[in-house]
Amino acid sequence: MNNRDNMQDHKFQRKAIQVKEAQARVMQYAKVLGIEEVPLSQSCGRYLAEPVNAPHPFPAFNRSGMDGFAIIAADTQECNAENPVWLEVIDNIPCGAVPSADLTPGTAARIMTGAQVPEGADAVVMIEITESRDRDGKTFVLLRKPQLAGSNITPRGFELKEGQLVLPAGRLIAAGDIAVLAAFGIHMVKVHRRPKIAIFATGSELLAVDEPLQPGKVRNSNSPMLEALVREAGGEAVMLGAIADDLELARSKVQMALETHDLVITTGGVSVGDYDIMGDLVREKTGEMLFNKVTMRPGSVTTAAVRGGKLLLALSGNPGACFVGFQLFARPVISLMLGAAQPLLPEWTAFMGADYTKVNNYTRFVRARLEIRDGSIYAYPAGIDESSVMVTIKDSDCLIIVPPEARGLAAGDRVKILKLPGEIVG
Ligand SMILES: Nc1nc2c(c(=O)[nH]1)N[C@H]1C(S)=C(S)[C@@H](COP(=O)(O)OP(=O)(O)OC[C@H]3O[C@@H](n4cnc5c(N)ncnc54)[C@H](O)[C@@H]3O)O[C@H]1N2
Ligand code: MOO
Repeated sequence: MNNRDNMQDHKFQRKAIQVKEAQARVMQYAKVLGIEEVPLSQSCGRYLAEPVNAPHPFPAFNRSGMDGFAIIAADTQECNAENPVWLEVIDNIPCGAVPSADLTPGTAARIMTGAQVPEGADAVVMIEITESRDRDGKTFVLLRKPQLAGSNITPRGFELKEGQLVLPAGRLIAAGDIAVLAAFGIHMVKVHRRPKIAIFATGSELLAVDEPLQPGKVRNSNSPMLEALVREAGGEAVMLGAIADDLELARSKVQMALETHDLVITTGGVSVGDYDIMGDLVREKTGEMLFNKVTMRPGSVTTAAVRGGKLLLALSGNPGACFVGFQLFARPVISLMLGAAQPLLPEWTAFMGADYTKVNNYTRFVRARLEIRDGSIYAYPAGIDESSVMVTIKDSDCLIIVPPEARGLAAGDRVKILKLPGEIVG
């Protein structure tokens, strides 16, 4: 058997591994990237690199929840509609001011919502249930109902005690987290660097998006899709275009891309065809092939290799398989590089919205639309979900996991789904 036959032989005898195993193999090489500081306004959507502990109690002072009067509740215990209690108003505390005096029995302070409650006060009464009187050059507030201690005061440290953990490392920063960071004066936020991800497509049939259609050719739709997916996952996409089915060219392109990027994602050329160069490339002994067949559909030919410690993910050229391959393998790798605590797509339970009759020896990841009815989630499989189909990717909120042993699913059956990022398409 000559060398070429030997290579061909290997090409056809691929050892398929389970999705979980394939994920574990790639994730092992996904090391969290270094830390950088970004301005608070640019930290949304990044992953926190260090935990945030409250540097001070929040709120930092006993805070009035109403416009009204700070009082001592015990002063009001004997009052009623006929016998109001008269409290002398000794201070006026707008928001942002510091009280000028402590309250002593028989006194009150006019106070605004959000202002610091004076020492000695243990309740705030809202202005609407009070009456004011001036007598002997002094101002009094009259109350006709006993007040409960603690009412309308948010005590210092009510939300957070000093030193308490508020945001763990690995948290995806969203609007609420920004509020916490801002409230604690953290204007520069420590996050993990975004991975730089090189993307290129292989295929002599590929046209650039701006090229006119030509016989036998297709426009390269996978590269822009991958660019969007990388960005959605939090990575920095570096577009390296498309190359023809030329092994030499692919080899040098991969080499160059791996040197200057954190991850390389390719699409196309991973099957067993005469021009499936990526498949041939990863079988060369210049690196370690992690797998070149996975027991899944679409995307059974998804291939991964490591060179110089860096990952090459060679996704299928079939658009549906490229999409699913990205979600199952590239996404968790990017998430881990970003420092995410939960790298995998969330797994939910849903009811089948319609029958799904296709069976397979491999686990299927069926594109589906989600609908929420009466508080339950229903998954509607896409009408056409073949690996080669592009058009239903856009209608997918999730991937229904159809295990190989499921011999067809009926509407109403409970299934596991992988929720895709983003809003429910509806
Ligand atoms: N004899 C066999 N043939 C095939 C097998 C097999 O096991 N034995 N596997 C099939 C499966 S499953 C898949 S999936 C595909 C995978 O093929 P490749 O990943 O090598 O992809 P290509 O052959 O390069 O292209 C497939 C298809 O997708 C179109 N394509 C490719 N790149 C792009 C792009 N960037 N944008 C849009 N469309 C793209 C391409 O034109 C082809 O139509 O192989 C089966 N065959
Ligand atoms: O690998 Mo193919 O995507 O299984 O259909």
